[in-house]
Amino acid sequence: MTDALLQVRNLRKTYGALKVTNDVSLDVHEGEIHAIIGPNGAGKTTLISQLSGQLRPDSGTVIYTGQDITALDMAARVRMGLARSFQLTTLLPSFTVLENVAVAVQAREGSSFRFFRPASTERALNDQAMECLNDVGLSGTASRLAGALSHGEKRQLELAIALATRPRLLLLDEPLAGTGHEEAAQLVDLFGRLKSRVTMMLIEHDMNAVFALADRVSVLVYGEIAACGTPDAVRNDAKVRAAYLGEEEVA
Ligand SMILES: Nc1ncnc2c1ncn2[C@@H]1O[C@H](COP(=O)(O)OP(=O)(O)OP(=O)(O)O)[C@@H](O)[C@H]1O
Repeated sequence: MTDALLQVRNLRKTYGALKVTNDVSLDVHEGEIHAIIGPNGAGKTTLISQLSGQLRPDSGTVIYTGQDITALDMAARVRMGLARSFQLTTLLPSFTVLENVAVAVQAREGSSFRFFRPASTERALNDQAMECLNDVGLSGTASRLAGALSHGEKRQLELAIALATRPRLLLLDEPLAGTGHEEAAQLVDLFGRLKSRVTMMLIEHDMNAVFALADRVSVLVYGEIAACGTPDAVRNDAKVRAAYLGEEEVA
């Protein structure tokens, strides 16, 4: 078997006496959707932050495409195709939907945002931004202000912004949070479609979505991986039932 796209080895992070990440090792294989589930406070967000480069682990290694990236910051990881989809706060509400994505395309290309650009550059940026909007089903809203989008559309826009960095591995922290039933179903559909192009690791509390989407699931309990396997294996794992899911939820 070839090496995993992401290999996390013996990652540890403590806050005082609290072991938030306690000797975590896991693999994310190219092409899979790998879900991280666990009770509130289990350390899921802290783990993702260490993978994205926002937070330094106390010890352990993160290997991505065979390279040790543990010491690299977030910008360097994004350049390597390891990106995290940010939450609503990073959207520019008074910019159009297209401009929000164009800023991300421009950042990827290494120049900072400017209001005045040559028309050809502007066109190229907008074309690429439009492609990302197409990918998430938002091309019809390109000229609307980002602040005027519905909650579900904002989550789609976040995803388009993340796609603008051309990720190979996308880290998603509760991408369905705050969405209604219909919006959640649309996003699940969208992740399913994007799967052939980008590997995804996602934290998600919506168990229906997790079991519908994930190829593999890692269960984090008190900072430790309690189980890792296919959704069915995890669903039937006695430790997981006891520690987290509850008999009735997984029945
Ligand atoms: N900067 C910090 N300083 C101290 N404690 C922290 C810090 N960040 C997180 N924690 C603690 O670490 C634990 C894990 O937090 P984290 O947000 O990673 O959990 P989570 O599994 O993502 O939770 P949730 O599902 O509620 O979002 C919590 O007890 C939290 O209070």
